Amino acid sequence: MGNGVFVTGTDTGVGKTLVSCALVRRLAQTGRSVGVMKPVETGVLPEQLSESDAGRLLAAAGTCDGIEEVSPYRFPLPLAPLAAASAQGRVIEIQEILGRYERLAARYACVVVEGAGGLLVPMAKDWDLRDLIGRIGLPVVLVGRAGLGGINHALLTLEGLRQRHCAVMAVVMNETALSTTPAQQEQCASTVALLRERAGVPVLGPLSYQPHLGSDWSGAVEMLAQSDPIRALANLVWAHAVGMPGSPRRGPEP
Ligand SMILES: Nc1ncnc2c1ncn2[C@@H]1O[C@H](COP(=O)(O)OP(=O)(O)OP(=O)(O)O)[C@@H](O)[C@H]1O
Ligand SMILES: C[C@H](N)[C@H](N)CCCCCC(=O)O
Ligand SMILES: [Mg+2]
Repeated sequence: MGNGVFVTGTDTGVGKTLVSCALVRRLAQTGRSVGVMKPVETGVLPEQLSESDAGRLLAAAGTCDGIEEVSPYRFPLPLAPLAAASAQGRVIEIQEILGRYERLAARYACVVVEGAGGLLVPMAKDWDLRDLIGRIGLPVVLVGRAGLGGINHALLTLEGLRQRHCAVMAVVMNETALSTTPAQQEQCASTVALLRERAGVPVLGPLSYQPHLGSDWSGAVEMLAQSDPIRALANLVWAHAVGMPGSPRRGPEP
């Protein structure tokens, strides 16, 4: 039944969760059937589940799914998934993740799946995040950092996705740091403009820097859910979910 998007990033800390939460809020607020998934999360402390990625995604969706269901692999050490799992004597099984996704996809018209870190993050000894993207078959939303350096990182990740024929729905650029000086503002604008010329897919944003994000995550998410880039992203995602013509096709298995 379901469809959805796989949200990856040019790096860890670029705003995958922020963009995913704003997207999910927008879809939920407009009455769409949307579920969430964070297959693997590291750096998660049991006493801070509500501030974890999975906790924040569930809060944005407002669903009653259990955190175990949407996030089967959670580890305390803030490391790459393979390292964090190994430290606990565990192995991340791709089949387990695919099975969980299928159950969520049977429940919702659209499932927003957030990866971990960037595209080539090791998940187990013989596979990485890109392998999961290929197997799950969802189009990708790539989140990148708006600012100097963002062009290269985004184009490298797009190249990595194209190598495996992964469909890319859009790039969303995000201001993770305040652009206060004219030079920083020019770097941000130039990054997005040049990326638009070279990405070959829609480049949305930049999402503005949210100074109160640390103290009011949900308030920032609500505000961004109304922003033009997130409205445009939600329209693209929903058009794909309901199979409207012109939406990005699923990429073939690698
Ligand atoms: N638009 C923004 N405005 C202000 N701060 C931001 C913004 N985007 C990201 N940040 C900062 O970067 C941090 C990381 O954002 P986020 O958790 O969404 O990244 P991520 O890509 O999901 O990271 P991970 O790889 O750990 O999942 C946020 O907690 C916040 O401190
Ligand atoms: C701990 C962090 N917040 C993420 N959950 C995991 C990031 C893994 C990055 C691995 C790497 O690219 O070096
Ligand atoms: Mg995250």
